Amino acid sequence: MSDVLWQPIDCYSDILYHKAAGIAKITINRPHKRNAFRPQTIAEMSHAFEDARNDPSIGVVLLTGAGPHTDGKYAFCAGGDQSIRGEAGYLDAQGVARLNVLDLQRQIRSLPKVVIALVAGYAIGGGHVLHLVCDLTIAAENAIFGQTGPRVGSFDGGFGASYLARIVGQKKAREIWFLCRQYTAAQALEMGLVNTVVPVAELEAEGVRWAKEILGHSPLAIRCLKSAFNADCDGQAGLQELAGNATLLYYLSQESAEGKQAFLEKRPPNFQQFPWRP
Ligand SMILES: CC(C)(COP(=O)(O)OP(=O)(O)OC[C@H]1O[C@@H](n2cnc3c(N)ncnc32)[C@H](O)[C@@H]1OP(=O)(O)O)[C@@H](O)C(=O)NCCC(=O)NCCSC(=O)c1cc(O)c2ccccc2c1O
Repeated sequence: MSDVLWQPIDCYSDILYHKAAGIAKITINRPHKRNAFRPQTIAEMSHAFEDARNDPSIGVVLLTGAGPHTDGKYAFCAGGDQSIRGEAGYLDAQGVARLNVLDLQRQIRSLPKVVIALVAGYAIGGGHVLHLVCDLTIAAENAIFGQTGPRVGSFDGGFGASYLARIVGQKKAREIWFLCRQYTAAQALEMGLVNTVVPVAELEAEGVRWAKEILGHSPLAIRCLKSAFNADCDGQAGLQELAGNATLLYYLSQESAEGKQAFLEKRPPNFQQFPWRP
């Protein structure tokens, strides 16, 4: 447990959402299903991430799973809820088949704030991809990682495959997907899949420590770094994100403001006052 005083935010059915001291915490709350997600779970997570994005006091989001369950087992997330899998995806309350976790993956990657996965127990299937797309992963000693797709009739060929290969290398990524084995926290650390491993009782406190350290640094620098890391993998969408941050910084300058002001005052802009820097 950590020493921060979490304030509950909103009322959700499948997640818990808290904030404290510049940190938001999103907890998948379906421990009876090893925190497997349904479309409703993803919609609620997306809503909470959007709130965290829009809250200027929040700089870091912790993503975790509720637990342990009554059988004593922990889970970060066991992927898509197979009991409501229909012909073309996971069925929502209206019976519409969805793969909306793909939208959530992009939302986490393009969030201009740091997302840290806190993994205790299983991070499996689509749950494994969720921790993968977070900026950092802190694992508990009992964490178990793996993909199951080819065993249960699914696969994630997007970030789940290509970004995994960027992180652990092509050979290891192919092993993970083709063999569907499970890996311990120590093995995950060895292959660079997680940043650190701590005792399960220390997981949240360690996440808060990392978050506080990040919060002591420059928000704009972290924002630009995140989009620069993304740009390396995300093609034109990644470049758009990175360039968007350049535009944001430019808008903050007097030079940019002069252009806007001149237009509003119906006069020619005076850009001569600004240097052509070396
Ligand atoms: C995670 C496990 C290895 C845990 O094993 P353990 O023995 O500890 O626990 P149980 O198996 O007994 O589970 C306890 C309880 O939870 C239920 N449960 C667990 N996982 C799920 C699940 N994913 N869906 C539904 N229910 C689940 C289980 O049935 C038990 O309930 P009881 O009522 O019987 O008590 C092990 O549980 C396991 O292997 N789980 C399945 C993991 C899995 O295959 N996940 C799905 C992979 S596919 C996926 O996630 C996916 C989702 C997407 O939305 C995609 C979108 C686009 C592309 C790809 C996608 C994708 O691949």
